[in-house]
Amino acid sequence: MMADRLPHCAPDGDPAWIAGHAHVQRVPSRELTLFIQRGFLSAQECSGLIERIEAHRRPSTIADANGDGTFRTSETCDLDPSDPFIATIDAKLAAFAGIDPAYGEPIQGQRYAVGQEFKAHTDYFEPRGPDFARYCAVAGNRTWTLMVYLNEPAAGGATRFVKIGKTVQPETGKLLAWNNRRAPGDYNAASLHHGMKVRGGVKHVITKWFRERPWS
Ligand SMILES: O=C(O)CCC(=O)C(=O)O
Ligand SMILES: [Fe+2]
Repeated sequence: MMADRLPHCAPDGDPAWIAGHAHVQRVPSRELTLFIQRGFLSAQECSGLIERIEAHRRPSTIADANGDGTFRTSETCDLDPSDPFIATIDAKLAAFAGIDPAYGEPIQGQRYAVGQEFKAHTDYFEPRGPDFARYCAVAGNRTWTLMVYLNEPAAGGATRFVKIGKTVQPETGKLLAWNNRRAPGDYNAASLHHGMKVRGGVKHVITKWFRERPWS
């Protein structure tokens, strides 16, 4: 059934398209459009991504410095879009969302060791924030977020959507997809989420953000 659907390729994500994928779950919430797909990536795909993140990580950064030096303590990796393995994963993410790949930022990897976290934040840039022009002049703000857990840390590392009271546990290959907007220009504060502290082991995820206009 799924394989017979015509590919969807639009500037914005379409919840109806995503809801039509096999085995996708929609989190019940009136405030936030949030989907979960278990087993989106295979264990083999996840380990290929972890290998690359381990090899090329750097300290993570945030936009709109807030004076809290422990706000985002993880490491980040820019995954090379010209690597054919990465390109395949990238195409799979865009196809899931039904968004034209041109609107996507390059995939990033995130790595959290014990004690590291990304405190509650939104993925869209604050339109009145000091860094807005720098981050959003060309491609506009972030629309959809797709995130995939690449492994299961021994303890901790859940993602908590604090406004809707939903906590998602890391699980190898599990995808989360949510809409950061309620409508064009209307950024959704209910998308606030916290990458909680890892308490045992290491946590790896990839993040894929789509923009309002083509990225490149
Ligand atoms: O690691 C997580 O659970 C959340 C990651 C995240 O929110 C981000 O990278 O923007
Ligand atoms: Fe985030």
